[in-house]
Amino acid sequence: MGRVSTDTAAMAPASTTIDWPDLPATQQPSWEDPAELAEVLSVLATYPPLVFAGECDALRDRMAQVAAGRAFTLQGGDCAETLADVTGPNIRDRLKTILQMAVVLTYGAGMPIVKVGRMAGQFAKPRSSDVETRDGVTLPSYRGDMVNGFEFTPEARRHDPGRLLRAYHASASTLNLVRGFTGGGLADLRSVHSWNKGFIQGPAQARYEQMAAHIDRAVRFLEASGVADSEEMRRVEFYSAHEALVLDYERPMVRRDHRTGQLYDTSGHFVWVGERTRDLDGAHLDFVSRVRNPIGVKLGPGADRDTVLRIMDKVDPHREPGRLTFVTRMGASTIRDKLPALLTSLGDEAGRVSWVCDPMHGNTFTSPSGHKTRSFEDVVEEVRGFFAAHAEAGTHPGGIHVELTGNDVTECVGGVDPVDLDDLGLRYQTLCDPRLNHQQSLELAFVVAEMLEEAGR
Ligand SMILES: O=C[C@H](O)[C@H](O)COP(=O)(O)O
Ligand SMILES: C=C(OP(=O)(O)O)C(=O)O
Ligand SMILES: [Mn+2]
Repeated sequence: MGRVSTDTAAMAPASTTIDWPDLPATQQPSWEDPAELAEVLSVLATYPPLVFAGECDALRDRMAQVAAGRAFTLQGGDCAETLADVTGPNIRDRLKTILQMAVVLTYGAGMPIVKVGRMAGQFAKPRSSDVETRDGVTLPSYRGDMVNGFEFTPEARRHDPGRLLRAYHASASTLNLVRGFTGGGLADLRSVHSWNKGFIQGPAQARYEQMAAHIDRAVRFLEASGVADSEEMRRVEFYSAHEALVLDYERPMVRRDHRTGQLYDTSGHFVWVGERTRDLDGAHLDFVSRVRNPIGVKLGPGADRDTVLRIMDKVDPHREPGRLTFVTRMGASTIRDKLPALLTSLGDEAGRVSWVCDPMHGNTFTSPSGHKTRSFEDVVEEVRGFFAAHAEAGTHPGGIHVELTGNDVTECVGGVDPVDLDDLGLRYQTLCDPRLNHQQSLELAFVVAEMLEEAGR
């Protein structure tokens, strides 16, 4: 996790003293029992913060480097974390995948990679429909393990406030292990590099051999010079992020930093507002505008100059370096048309925020077998369009935000060791959107590293 020099005394619970304005909030659970909810909210407000304000400040500084074009961010993890998947091997493998990608990207970018997991809080989902119908039976849609269960029964699909507490504990366990791994040697550059060799010895050999050989030489140089033995090479800064969606979870997690009196959403380091909940007069943008964390806002193809400027004025009125990140998710076939025009229309204002590419959410389709999927080639094409748009507008392509897992799932099609449409049913495990599997994630890192190298020339 982010290392900070300030002391880490607990932050005073502040949620009970905040008068949240009564604004429209979309995509919220319909809890049945107000008394049960009130009890849960008061318990949540007494729990320890999951992150420390000083860490959020450190991440804001890192994101300021991203905005300035001096760092690149990698944000990745599940579409929807699940309580059942909070296990040691799952957390380790997801973290390993992100660290592996980061080493490759560091080489391509020639600059620091700010590593952020969609982890330890990504337990709630906005949905297109409130209900799901199967064989003539209609039940509430699955909204993430923080709200209800995936099983298609009335009991499981009930919105259960007790799940807010379970999501908190699952997030705490996840963060605890991540902190152990990132501080305790798992992230050692030499180990991460040797895992990547496994990938290159596979089907990716021909395409990425040259870059892998260059990375190998760079690591051997560090080893020979003794730098690889330093503490710095054994530890890694890693931050948590999730969509600030369910306000009954986020609000009680807000704490006042005892050092400064400022409010932080202590459920994660970086929180973002999704494409479906970023209404200018809604509760979500209002919520994030009141906390000091670095904030993300998703932008789909419909986002125009006026909307973007109004979001900036609301969330980042002082244009504070590192405060605001726009995560664009336009779609591979749309980005080259929409993003350059948007960036250009913003003029100098475009340079005051970070721009990150989510190449997943604009590229979803349903396979003939009925699986929600994405094609690896579309994902790559959107990132290419993202780099081209920033080159055209003279702004910085600041990072990528991807749905991925460390496991060998078959959810997205394509890649150098391709998952075919017919394979999707083999290991389709996501409860919401399709994720890149381990191999596809590493391949994406190599392709993006090539783009970064080219952009830096
Ligand atoms: O992750 C993003 C959204 O929650 C997800 O794409 C919505 O999926 P749906 O259209 O199946 O509801
Ligand atoms: C809901 C998500 O995305 P978006 O808000 O961009 O649709 C997500 O990131 O899982
Ligand atoms: Mn998703």
